[in-house]
Amino acid sequence: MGRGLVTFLFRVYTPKKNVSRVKFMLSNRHFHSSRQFGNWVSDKHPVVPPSDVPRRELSRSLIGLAGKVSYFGDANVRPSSSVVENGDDGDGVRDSNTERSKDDEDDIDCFKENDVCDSMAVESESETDDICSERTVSGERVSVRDPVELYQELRNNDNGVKLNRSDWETIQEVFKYFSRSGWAANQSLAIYIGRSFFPTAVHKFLTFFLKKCSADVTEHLVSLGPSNAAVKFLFPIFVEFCIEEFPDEIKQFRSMIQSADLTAPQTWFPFARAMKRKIVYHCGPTNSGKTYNALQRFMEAKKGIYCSPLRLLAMEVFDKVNAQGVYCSLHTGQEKKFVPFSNHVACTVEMVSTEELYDVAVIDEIQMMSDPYRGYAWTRALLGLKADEIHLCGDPTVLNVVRNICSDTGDELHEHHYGRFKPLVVEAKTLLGDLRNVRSGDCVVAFSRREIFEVKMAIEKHTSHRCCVIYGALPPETRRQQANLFNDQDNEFDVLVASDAVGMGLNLNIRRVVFYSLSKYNGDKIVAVPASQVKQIAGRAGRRGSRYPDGLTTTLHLDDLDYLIECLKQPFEEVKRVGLFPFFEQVELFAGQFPNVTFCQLLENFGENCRLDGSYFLCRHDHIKKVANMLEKIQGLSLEDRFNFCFAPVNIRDPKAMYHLLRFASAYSQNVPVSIAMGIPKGSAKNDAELLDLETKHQVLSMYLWLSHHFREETFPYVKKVEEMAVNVADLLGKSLINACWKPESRQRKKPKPEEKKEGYERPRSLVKLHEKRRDDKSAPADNASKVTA
Ligand SMILES: Nc1ncnc2c1ncn2[C@@H]1O[C@H](COP(=O)(O)OP(=O)(O)OP(=O)(O)O)[C@@H](O)[C@H]1O
Ligand SMILES: [Mg+2]
Repeated sequence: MGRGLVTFLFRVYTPKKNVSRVKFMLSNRHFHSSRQFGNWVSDKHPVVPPSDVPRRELSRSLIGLAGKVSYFGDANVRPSSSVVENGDDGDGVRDSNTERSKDDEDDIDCFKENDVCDSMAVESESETDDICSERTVSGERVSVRDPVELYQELRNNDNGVKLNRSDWETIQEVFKYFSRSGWAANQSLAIYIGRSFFPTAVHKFLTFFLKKCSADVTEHLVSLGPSNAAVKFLFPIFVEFCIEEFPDEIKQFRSMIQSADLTAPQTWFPFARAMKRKIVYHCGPTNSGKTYNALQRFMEAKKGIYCSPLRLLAMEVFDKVNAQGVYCSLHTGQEKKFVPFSNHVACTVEMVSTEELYDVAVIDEIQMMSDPYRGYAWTRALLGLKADEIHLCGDPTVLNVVRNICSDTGDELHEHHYGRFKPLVVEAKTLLGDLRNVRSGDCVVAFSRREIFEVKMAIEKHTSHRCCVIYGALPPETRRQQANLFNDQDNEFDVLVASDAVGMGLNLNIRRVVFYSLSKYNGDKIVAVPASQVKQIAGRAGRRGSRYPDGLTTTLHLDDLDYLIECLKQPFEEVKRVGLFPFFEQVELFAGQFPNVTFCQLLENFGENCRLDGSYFLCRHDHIKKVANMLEKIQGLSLEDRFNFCFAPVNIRDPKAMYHLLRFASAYSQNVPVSIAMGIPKGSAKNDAELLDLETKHQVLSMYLWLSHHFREETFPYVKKVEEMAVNVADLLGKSLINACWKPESRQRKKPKPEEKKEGYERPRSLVKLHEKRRDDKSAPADNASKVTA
């Protein structure tokens, strides 16, 4: 049993102070009736808006009827992932609240005046009827009755009423509406009726209902029609029906839900919870000294860890700290550099150890907690680091989430707020659409590899400037070499053309950031670059201590300037949720419920069934599923092997890289030494195809190194050789980029589209303008700046 599993079991089975009572109830829960479930839902379950509870409690205590439960909330919410919304029910909540309060008031009025009547309802229903009959029609009477009783009556009724055609159709519609209610599906999870079983359960409930229905219940339902009110009325009866009819399904689903429980993630790290940690949030915009100040504490500490969003930044800190006489090791997925006698380590955030004890930890770019893919790594670091003092550096977007997390963990939070050293100035003139207006110290930002090379070519063709390039597919060593070339004043490379890969933390001598465009492909479609990213990138201009302490920013085209200004003016948008992803042990526990499904299917099922607290989302894992799918045909890989292979750094859109990963996994599964089986060219690239080939080769070598650190080392015996090859390829890439003056190719080598044949740097028409026009037309939601599609 691994240490992680011990931690996990501790979490699941120990109802510690912060292991929410909900979880404890869930893991020990056997509902015997909707009354019990109702009590549980109303008292403990966070799906119900908390604001409703006092009122419900009030009505219950007034009537002294434990089973009278109103199932509040938005009955019309579609099933979202399995996020427990903490009362935020999304669309339509206002309508349902309005409706709810009216119902509520009706209920309470009736109960207040008929306290005696209702408390006697169980024994003497006819008396109750007499008292109420003058003021209520039969439908209303039905609506306030105890669902347990109603259900028992239905069950015992062997002569269901015959429905006329119109009523029959209405009842069908009501049940159809019920089966589509996200609210009912969500609430059903709490009695372990799973999403996939929910429609079947509703269908069986309908069959039962048609056989057994009584006149007053039918009349009431028909009067309500297909509506949220009907869903609320039916739901507790449905609960009663399910508990009686589907004990096996409930039992099975209960085990599955329990094993996919990602609620209260702070309890996954009991050792960190046992510590009294001091969290210092260095909060501010770019270039405000956040990392600098956190690093001061890091270097003063006896033992410290710095967690970086990028390998390149980890390397930068590693160099800086060692240069100042503090021995510091480096630990990234691909590289472990141990410096003798060092007590400090700079690592990438995914590699952080939650086992070691530290005096000071720094988690840089903490706002990345909300990153849809990688956010879980920051969340894990914050929740799990065993350090007396943890310094978080980032913008204010996750400040509130961090406050909530600290109140969950019991850590002490200190906030340090910073302002930019020098304000960022927008140049209103722009480059007037002409790259000949580029100046020394400019960084032109484009969002695709193709555009980057087009811009470089155009600038070098039409001006006397030479360009360095930085983009995501380049190895960190090459990016660093290009950054140094640009920072160094004694050469002709005075312009940088880069993608958003320069956006984080790097210290570059940039005078002005020029946006070539403000839209980018997000892997799915073209979208406007989100304001937060625009700010982050623009903030690269003018760094304290650099040649250009005053920062300027502008756009190539006048068209885009308004959007740039709008982005810079926008306040930081508060993030409500941060990423989470299960440990292997959690996936393994869940896998016990599905012995015969593929790993990819398993991940899918996990995503569909896992439960999360309102402050967390499950990180996107499409890329992981893609790798899982590819590896499916390989026999002999354990579940853990599959899980780990899926996290290997591979560009899933590069067939060559995917092929090599398949080959590595295949050799590993047969327990034979994994060879690299790849030659490297002798000289630098002479065209874009050769450059692309070098990029892929480096990625494959880098993947080999990553695997060698995550699997049995003896199966990857060529680490030394691969390291040398990686250095050579990075070197070749650097040399190739210096001479690069060719038209870029697509990695997939698709046929060029007609507009791609155009010469020079012409760009598509402004997507941002398009977006603004749409927004002005009020056809797009106001907050959709980052979601506009081409
Ligand atoms: N007190 C200081 N004394 C000297 N140099 C400083 C000081 N504070 C910051 N700097 C320098 O200013 C530059 C920007 O600082 P730093 O990298 O800490 O900013 P940041 O707020 O972390 O920015 P980003 O959000 O871009 O990461 C760095 O080169 C840093 O060395
Ligand atoms: Mg920083």
